[in-house]
Amino acid sequence: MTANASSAFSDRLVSENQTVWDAMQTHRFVEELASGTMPEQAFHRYLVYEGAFVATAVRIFSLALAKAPTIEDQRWLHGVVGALLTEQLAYFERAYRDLGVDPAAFDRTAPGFTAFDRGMLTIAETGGFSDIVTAMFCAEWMYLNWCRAALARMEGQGFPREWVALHVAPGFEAQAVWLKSRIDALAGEMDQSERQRLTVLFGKVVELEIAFHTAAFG
Ligand SMILES: Cc1ncc(C[n+]2csc(CCO)c2C)c(N)n1
Repeated sequence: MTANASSAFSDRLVSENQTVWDAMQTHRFVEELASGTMPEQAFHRYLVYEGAFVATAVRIFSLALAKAPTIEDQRWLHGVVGALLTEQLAYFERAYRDLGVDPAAFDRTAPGFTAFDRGMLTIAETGGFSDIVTAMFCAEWMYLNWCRAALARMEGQGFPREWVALHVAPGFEAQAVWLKSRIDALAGEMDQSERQRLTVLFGKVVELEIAFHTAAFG
């Protein structure tokens, strides 16, 4: 990366979608989680939607693996898919048990959840490798940023703080950074119309994220 980080394509994806990006960073979900005022039912519903999305993320990253241009990409993505299928899915099983959450008790047909879940999968099914990297860079970079800010405000212990801390841990950060550097490298080979198309896609993903986090409140 050059000394002027703002010239990176990944940074421009954010800055060209700044209004909607900021709306997500200051979403009611983020505010209530950071301030400890979120109703328990909303947090539990969110965890059920999140667990469902991890299963979808297995398919998304598997499609990225299938469409990746290099073996090195595939080796990295194989690790991502492996971690999702083992640690990540197990994490939700444990969380539901410890918190007494019955996933079957929550409606997984809520439009905000399905729009995000189906929308992200459709991008992976119909788009190319760059589309998937852009969409998942958006999802993960967005989490790294709001979780960093929220963690600084959260006191004491408890599951919500643990959840937020998980998303700033080195493993998650490394994954967000990999997606960031990968989209920057890919952008070097793109023409202006392709960059513009992905900038619009990035904005659409932020909108889907906003709908997902709004859906947690029922
Ligand atoms: C709604 C929603 N949006 C983005 C993320 C962030 N994210 C998406 S995939 C992934 C890594 C999985 O290994 C992370 C951190 C999320 N969790 N939930």
